[in-house]
Order: sequence, then C-alpha cells, then structure tokens
Amino acid sequence: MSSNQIDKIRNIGIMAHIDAGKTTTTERILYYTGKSHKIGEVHNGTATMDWMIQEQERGITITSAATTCRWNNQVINIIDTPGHVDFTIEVERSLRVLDGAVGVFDAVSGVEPQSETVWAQADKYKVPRLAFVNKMDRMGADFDNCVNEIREKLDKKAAAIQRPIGSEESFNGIVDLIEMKAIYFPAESLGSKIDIKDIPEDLVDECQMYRDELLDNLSEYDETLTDLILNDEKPTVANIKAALRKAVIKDNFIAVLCGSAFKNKGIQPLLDAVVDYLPSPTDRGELHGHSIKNPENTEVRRPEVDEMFSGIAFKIATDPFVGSVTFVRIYSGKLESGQTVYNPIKKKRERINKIFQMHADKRTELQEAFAGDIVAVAGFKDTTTGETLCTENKPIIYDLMEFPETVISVAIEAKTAADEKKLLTSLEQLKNEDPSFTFKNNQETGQLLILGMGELHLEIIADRLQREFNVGIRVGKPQVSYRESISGSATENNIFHKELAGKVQFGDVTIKVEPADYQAGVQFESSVPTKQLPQNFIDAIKKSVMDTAPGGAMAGYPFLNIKATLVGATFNENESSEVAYAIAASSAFRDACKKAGVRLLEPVMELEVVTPQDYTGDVISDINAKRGKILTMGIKQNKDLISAEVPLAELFGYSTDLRSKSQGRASFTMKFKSYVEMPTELAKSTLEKKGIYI
Ligand SMILES: Nc1nc2c(ncn2[C@@H]2O[C@H](COP(=O)(O)OP(=O)(O)OP(=O)(O)O)[C@@H](O)[C@H]2O)c(=O)[nH]1
Repeated sequence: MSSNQIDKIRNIGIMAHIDAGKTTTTERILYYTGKSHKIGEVHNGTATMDWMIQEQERGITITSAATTCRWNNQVINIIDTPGHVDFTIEVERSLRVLDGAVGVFDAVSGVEPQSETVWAQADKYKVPRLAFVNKMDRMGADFDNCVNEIREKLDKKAAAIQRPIGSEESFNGIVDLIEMKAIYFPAESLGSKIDIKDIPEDLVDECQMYRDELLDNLSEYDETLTDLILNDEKPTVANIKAALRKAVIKDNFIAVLCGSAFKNKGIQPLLDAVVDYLPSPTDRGELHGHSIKNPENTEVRRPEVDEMFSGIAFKIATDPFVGSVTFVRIYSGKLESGQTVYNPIKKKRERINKIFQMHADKRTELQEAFAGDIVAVAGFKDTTTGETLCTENKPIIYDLMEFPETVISVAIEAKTAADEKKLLTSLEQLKNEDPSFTFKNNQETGQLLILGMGELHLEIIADRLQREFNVGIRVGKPQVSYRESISGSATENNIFHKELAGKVQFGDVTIKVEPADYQAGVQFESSVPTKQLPQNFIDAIKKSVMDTAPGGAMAGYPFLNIKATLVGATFNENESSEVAYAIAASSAFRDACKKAGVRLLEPVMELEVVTPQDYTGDVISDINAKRGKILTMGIKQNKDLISAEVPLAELFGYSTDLRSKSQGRASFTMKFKSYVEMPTELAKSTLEKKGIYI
C-alpha cells in the first residue's frame, strides 16, 4: 500500500502514559479501516500490535510496532509506542520520524507523568498532535478536567472539538462541535455502523458555548475566520476545518476528541480528524540537514518523489523469517529493491536486498517505496539507529537523535560453556536493536553487566535472552549504574616518546578538563591550531579521550558532564605518530580528571505518589528516610499527590514497600531526572561495599 501520492499519507504515532489505551485504540483503528477482521484485545493477549510473547503475557507494549491502513482514500502509517518509561527510546525514535501524533489520555486519570514526558519529546521534534480522551465509559471519567490539564500541565493551547454524550456507564456517543451533530455507535455492530442525529436538546446550549470557545481560539490563527466572526457572519464547516488544520500544523494547537476505544466509541471520528488535521509529509515542509564536507553548511531536500533519495534508519529489529531488518523513513526520492544507498556517517554503501511494508510482525514485500513512506529494509550491514541514508554523489546528514543514559545494571552469567559462546553475540544483537541498552565487563569483579533504563527493561532483556536466543543465564540483583564527574578544573601534560613496533614514536599532549553543565558524557574541543598539530593527530587525540571516558578514573564508571580541551601539543616531523598521541592523550585526560577531583554521581528519579490521605504522613516520612526531597503536594482524584526526587538506589522494591504501607491503595510512577553528586561519605561507603577503596 505504498503511495507515491505524498499528500495522501499520514505518518502518525499513538503515544501516552502506560495503560491509557494506545494499543486498544490502535486495534480499533485496524478493525474499522478493514486492516484486521477481528478486534484484538490487550487483556486476553490477542492484540495484533502487541505481538511479542512478553507483551502478550504482561499486557503491555514493549516495542513500537508499525502498521499501515487506509481511511477516506488516504494512507495512514501508524506506530503504536510503549507507555512505560523504561521503553522511552521507542517513543523517541518514533517521534523523530513521524509527522503527527495522537496523544491518548485516560479520562479518569487525566494527564499523567509519562504523558508529560512523551509530550516533551514530541515538542522537541515539533510533531503536531491531536488528543484523544479515552475511557469515557469508566467511573470517574471527566472530559473537561482532561482538557484543562492539557492546557495547564502540558502548557498547550487546546480546545475540545467534541463533547461526550453521557458519561461513565451511560456514555453512548459524541457531539461533533464543528458539524454540530450527534454521533452514536450502536453496540450491536461493534461500532462499525454509526448513526448521525441531531444534538440532544439538553446539550444544545452547552455545545453552542463550547463551539464558540473553539471558534474564539481558532480565530487567532486564521484571518478569514476572524473576519467572519467580526462581521457577525456564520463560518462554514470548511472555514472552521481549514483554520483548525492550520492551527494544529503550524502552531501545535491541540484539538481534543473523546471516546471509549474498549466500548468501540469515537474511533471513526478520530480517524477523520487524523486525515483532516494532521500533516502529510508535504505539509512538514523542506528537510534540512548538514553537508558532509562542511557540517556548518545546510543541505536541503524537498519531500518529493522526484528529489534525490534521503531517509533515516530509525529502528533495527530481528524478523524471524527475514533476519535483521532496518526501519527507514523515506524523506525524499524513492527506493528500489536491489539498489544501493549511502550511509554518510559510516561512509559505507548499503544494499537494499528487500523492501517490506510491516504490519506488526507480518510483512508484505514491495518492489519500491517513495518519499513519505515508512518501510523495513533487509540487507543493511553497518547502519545503526538514527543514521541518515542518502545518495552518494550528494550526501546529506540529518540531525541524530538523543539516546538516554542507562541508570541500572544487572550482573549475568552463562549457565554452561555452550551458553557462554552464544551470550556475547546475542547481547550484541540486542544492543544493535536497542540503543538504550548496553553491556560491559565489570573490571573489578570480572562479571558481565547488562545496563538499561530500569528493572522492567532488564527483566525483558534477560527473558528474551533465555527464550528468544536460547541462552541459559543466571541473573543477579539490579544495581544502580553510577557515573563519575569532576568538581573543578585542571590541566595535565603527558609525553609519549618510546620505541613501539620497532620505531621511535612521539606524542605530546596537554589537556584541560572542566565541569560542564549538561547531562551528557564528555565533550571534546581543540584550541590547538592545525598548523601547530596536523588534523589527523587532533582526531586521534579526540578518539582516545572519547574511548577513555567510559572507564572513568576512580571506580570504573563512565564520565559525565566534562568538557575536555586540547590546549597544548608539540609536533615532531619525524617521530610524531597517531598511536603515540592517543596513548599520551588517554593518560593526560585521566590524570587531569584525577587532579580536578573525581566525584561519584548517582541517578535521581522523579517520583509521583498518589495516596489516600490516611497514608500521606507515612508516605512522606518514608520518602524522607530514603534521602528524598518533597517537591510539591497536590490533589488528584480526591487523593493526595506527592511529587518528590529520590535516588534510584533507595527505590528498588518500592512497589512492594508502598503497597504494604498503604494496604495497596497508593500508586506511584517514576522516571529518571538527572545524575546528581553523592555526598562524599556515602560515595565512599557505597564503593567500599563493592570492594573499591578510594
Ligand atoms: N474501560 C475501558 N478500558 C479500556 C479502554 N481502552 C483500553 N482499556 C483497557 O485498559 C487496559 C490498557 O489498555 P492498552 O490498550 O494496553 O493501553 P496502552 O496504553 O497500550 O498500554 P501500554 O502500551 O502498556 O502502555 C486494557 O486492559 C484495556 O482493555 C476504554 O476505553 N475503556
């Protein structure tokens, strides 16, 4: 169903907090668009989009699944993303390549913490959105509260374009505020047939009021609409739709819809809204990237089929039938099976052996694919997540995506020698698929550590190793993944001048290190001019510093928040060698860090607890005992809402803790906030428990 009519494509993501109903909504979309003939349900493990065994067993989405369907003559490519914070990389990489998104909210819970995170991710990539307030059938559903929370918590201009008819058990339809019609979804037809009627009399005034509010909001974005309103003329449905489309696409205005995916209500109007208001790839405009020769120069591509090919590889997965496949969003030009494309970051050619359109874990082979399409490609060897693919004669590099820092580790060991053999290649494959996962050898203990975003993330990795890759492993307890940083500035020189491989080699490097205020590894700069030291030696120094950084200088944890500057170097015409500069750079960098004072950093989480008031006191004193800091207190659904920052080290097993403290009535969510310096004595005793003495 690939389309070379690019303005008829919508590439959308479905995103939200865990359990808001993303997968259920997507399953209904597949059913009503005729893509599937039976409705799949999350709770009985039959959802098409949750195809992994771990997803079906747990009723959660772990990996983002892609599919394609048609609605009103348009092609909609959909990516259903996970809601759990441990799988945030899936949301990040999907949003990087999507043109629009539907944020799903639970009508009872409103805007939850993970919704705030995914909305911030969508803001970063400027992805226009619609909001779907789901679960209107649940007790306590409150549509207006949800609209207000979108405005307040997500800081968005938003207005309802629908009103619910009835609520909770009696929720049975919606009013379309643009057409001013009531829409019902009779249960007998599983919602396939819809009845359009006049608005119930008791709702007419209320709906008129909300329609006026909508028009008021929209007049800011569209002069035609403003003129009509000022002249007391009635805008047509077409006028309003045009203004809304403009507002959503250009200014990130949020149109809010409602329904109940589980009860089959509200899905067809949501699909109409996707087509009417979310952008096609053309609406997103020209694409800007960097030139390969001079990264300061901009390269531009039009989102058109007759333009040079360009795309982004945003996901690598293992397909049981095809092997490794790379998901590619095509931004310009077209791809043909058998063709070769260029990866300008790896400086490698990649062959397109096969092109597939994916439907969760099923696939249809295509001979060609066009600008705007999202496809999976078999045959790539070197390309990893986030890299650009383009034509070799005029390369372009699109901005890379950001990958989150790992915060937790678990030691694993192979059960048998045969398992040992398979373990490293399996871990390599998992790492290739998932940039938020990594593994390494713990230098002190010799143990193999797997590192990731949270307990659930690593639990799923361990489970996949055993079941999918058939590797027998023993798994240790989760441990905090610490970082090292420096508390001041220092400069160190190192000279390497020795015989190596039968030849005297020379390298002289002076490096300055200073703390940097950003949550990323090490940043390298050179203030040495290339007439003093040729560029290839500066490159070797940079690579050596970057390779040294993950090993730290105190307890073997990766360095974070450090700026390293090459401030001095001498050159020896006959003896200078890249290896010698690399060796000198590694020592100079580590020594400078030690001189500057190495500190241990620990991950701190943002914790939100919702608890009945009876337990608030206990919950707060427990947070204080865990070295936590209470940030704010509020009310949510008649319960106390406590926001705090707590070190991850104190939060292992918190769900059991909180359950017993509140007799199972309090709930919590947490997400990574930042790495923070540990008090010296605590850092010392933490490391001593690991057998490291500083
Ligand atoms: N009452 C009610 N329940 C719903 C509705 N939509 C979904 N659910 C239920 O809510 C639970 C979570 O739904 P999912 O569709 O898995 O939610 P999700 O957002 O995809 O969850 P994750 O992908 O794991 O984050 C399931 O048990 C659904 O059956 C709804 O409209 N009303």
